[in-house]
Amino acid sequence: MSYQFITSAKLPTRHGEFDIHIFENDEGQEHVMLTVGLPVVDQTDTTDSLPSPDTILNQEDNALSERPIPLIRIHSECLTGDAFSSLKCDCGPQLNTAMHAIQETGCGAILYLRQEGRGIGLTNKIRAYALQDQGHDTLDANLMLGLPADARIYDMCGPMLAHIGVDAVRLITNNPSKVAYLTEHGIDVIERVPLVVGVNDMNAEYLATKRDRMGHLLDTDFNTTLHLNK
Ligand SMILES: Nc1nc2c(ncn2[C@@H]2O[C@H](COP(=O)(O)OP(=O)(O)OP(=O)(O)O)[C@@H](O)[C@H]2O)c(=O)[nH]1
Ligand SMILES: [Zn+2]
Repeated sequence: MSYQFITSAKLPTRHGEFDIHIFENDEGQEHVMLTVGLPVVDQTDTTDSLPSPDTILNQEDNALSERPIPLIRIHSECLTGDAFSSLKCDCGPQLNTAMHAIQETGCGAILYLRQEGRGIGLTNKIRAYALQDQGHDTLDANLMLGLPADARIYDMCGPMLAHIGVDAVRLITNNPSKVAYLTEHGIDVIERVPLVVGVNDMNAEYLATKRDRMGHLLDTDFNTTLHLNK
């Protein structure tokens, strides 16, 4: 699958101002990147007049030598958590906390990947929620529907990070497979920044399943490990 930068603009938010960049894959699926302090260096895929290769190289050199290692969050779409403040998961607080932390550092990005429900889509996620209402956990619910536990791909991250000249990151995640993917694809993960926020009575079991059955790096007692808590 190939990915193309489409357009960008300023996006003021309650956390501060970001630049919002839209990318599309061959099938027209959109992915979104919010950036702070990371000017675009890869302009080869815009429709505007192209800078010379020397200009691009100089921009990359300057950008890389002057800035800190960016704080990056690869966030998978969760309509229920991100937009509707669902208490069933930790996605909304994770997104808000990451946006806030990136604004505080002044150099970073959110890669907002349109892979709802760990890639199974909204309808199937709600089908899985119906099974969870009957007592099944987040993993078994997917499997009972004949769907993978996690159907996400991350091949859009390389082109999105290349667009802002990023090849080394401090990655905000509890999921070691994201670290492994980036590392295997030439992005240096200098640090994994844990993000345990938004723990509540409704999602504690869900978080425990992610820890115990899906390999997420969550401490035993979430309540005492509210890293980056806001
Ligand atoms: N299928 C399914 N997807 C869910 C469920 N709860 C949240 N999601 C989706 O899970 C994705 C987020 O993945 P998580 O497993 O919470 O976390 P992660 O992105 O792997 O890891 P972190 O970087 O630590 O947040 C989003 O796309 C959510 O829509 C659920 O019960 N079932
Ligand atoms: Zn969620």
